[in-house]
Amino acid sequence: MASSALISETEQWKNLKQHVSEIQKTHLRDLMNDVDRCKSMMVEYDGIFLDYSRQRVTQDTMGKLFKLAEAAHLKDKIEKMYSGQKINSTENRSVLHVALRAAREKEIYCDGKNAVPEVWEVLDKIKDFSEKVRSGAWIGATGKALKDVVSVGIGGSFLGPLFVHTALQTDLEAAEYAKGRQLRFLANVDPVDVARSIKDLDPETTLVVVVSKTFTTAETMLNARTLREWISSSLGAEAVAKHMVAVSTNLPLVKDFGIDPANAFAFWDWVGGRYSVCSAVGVLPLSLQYGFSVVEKFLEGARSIDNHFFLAPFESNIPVLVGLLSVWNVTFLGYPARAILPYAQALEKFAPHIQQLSMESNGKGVSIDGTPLPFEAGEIDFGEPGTNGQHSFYQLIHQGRVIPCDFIGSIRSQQPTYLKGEVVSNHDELMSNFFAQPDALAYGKTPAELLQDKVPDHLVPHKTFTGNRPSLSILLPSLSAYNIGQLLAIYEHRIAVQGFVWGINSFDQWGVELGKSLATQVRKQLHASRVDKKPVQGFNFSTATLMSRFLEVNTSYDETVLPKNVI
Ligand SMILES: O=P(O)(O)OC[C@H]1O[C@](O)(CO)[C@@H](O)[C@@H]1O
Repeated sequence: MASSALISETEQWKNLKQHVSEIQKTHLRDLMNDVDRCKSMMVEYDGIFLDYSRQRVTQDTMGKLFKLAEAAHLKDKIEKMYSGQKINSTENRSVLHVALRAAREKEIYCDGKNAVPEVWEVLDKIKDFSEKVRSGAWIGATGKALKDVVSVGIGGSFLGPLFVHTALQTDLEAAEYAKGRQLRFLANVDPVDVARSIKDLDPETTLVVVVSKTFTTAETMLNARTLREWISSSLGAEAVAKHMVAVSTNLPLVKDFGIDPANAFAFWDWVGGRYSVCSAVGVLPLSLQYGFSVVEKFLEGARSIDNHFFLAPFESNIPVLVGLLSVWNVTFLGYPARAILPYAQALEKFAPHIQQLSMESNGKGVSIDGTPLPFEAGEIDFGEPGTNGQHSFYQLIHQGRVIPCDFIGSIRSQQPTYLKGEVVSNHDELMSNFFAQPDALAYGKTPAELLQDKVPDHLVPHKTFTGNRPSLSILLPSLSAYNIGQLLAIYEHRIAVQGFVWGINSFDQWGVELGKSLATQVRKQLHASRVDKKPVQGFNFSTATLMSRFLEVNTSYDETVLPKNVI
């Protein structure tokens, strides 16, 4: 195993470790009284406003975190990423999702070749194809226009596009372009997900987009074969050419599957699955639903943050700031989780996307050169839109475990609503909570305040809020396609910053492999038992018992069976 200079061995790291005891003596209630401190913790860029004054940090802490970033060679690592160096060293790959949203004239080199023209070649092809489908120039096998799309993919080939689709659905401009069309996703290999994804759809008017970087993912390929059967059993095998297209880096396998390579939309091995929403993975299904012009604005929003992340000094660099704060919270203050709390129903799929982005990227136990980490990296991400979360898990956040929170809100609502005579508009009501919750967490409520409020003695401990619970607030101007792109890029870069500082590889995901290979053995056994009546063997007692019980109910493999309620 390689030996390396771990970041935890640097003076800058040790200084922060020592500094923790200083911070333990402070309370946010007091820190928030220092207006100069608060002012210094507010940053604005291109309409995005970040307030991190409710983090458990002083200006001294921030200075020490910037020094840690220097010790971790953060600037250098960002530059290496942007210049196409193979920073994903365990897979020998560049990490160039920034090239996916680069301006047409930009030059970003990978293996000595400018990647941007290829990116735009695919974007132009998507624009052309999506316009043909949307206008009815591309028709299905029976001559009907294709108004519905099912995007089949999992993980990074699903969660990002689902987040953006959900966010755009209620944006008035995007919704106008989507009239009369449906976009659905099929991810889980559970046949119930197949049934849901095609319920009430007609194969004659449906286009299936198979999205898989590798084109080998077991779940996606079985789902793709299932929808191919759904189409061909109804319209004939030749219909597949008109009703199925693909997004992949593996064009030979696309062809083997039976999809015309002319109807395949490429991307490249320098795009990580969870960083792929700005490639054809997201751009194709989203353009089919909303039109390319809307999706282009999403890409422009992401590009704006890419430029900011590359150019802005760390002190005013939003992804760097939020990334360093997460490192501080996880590794130095020992808070293992992060709650993502958008006060926006349109962002209901944001937390699930960030869950994969963050936990698959930074859920690592060794440094980039294989040395076991003597500290905790990565964090547990979860979240729900406010105010729903308030009536669910916020109790624990207020009085139980300390969980740093990201509050995300927007100045304008996608759906302005006001009932004459009400105290506030519906969006103002929502945002009242966005502004109140961070203070409730930071300030809490003391026993003295409770006694003053005449709370009976025996209830005082139950009604006490210790406060001093960190959060940050991100206020967006609105939830347009552009702002959604900005938000995505802030989090993508934040997660990279965390990984760069921890000294890990945020761009591989070996941890998902073991379960996949064990499933292969189980799959073989299930087939052997069902078809050849072979006994279960080669598994431990527990797994063998569970599988034998499962196999007691006979499933016939003689005929093709599709989900019943949709045939
Ligand atoms: O796009 P593919 O190759 O089907 O992979 C899907 C997903 O599977 C993973 O490899 C593991 O879950 C993800 O990183 C990836 O996004």
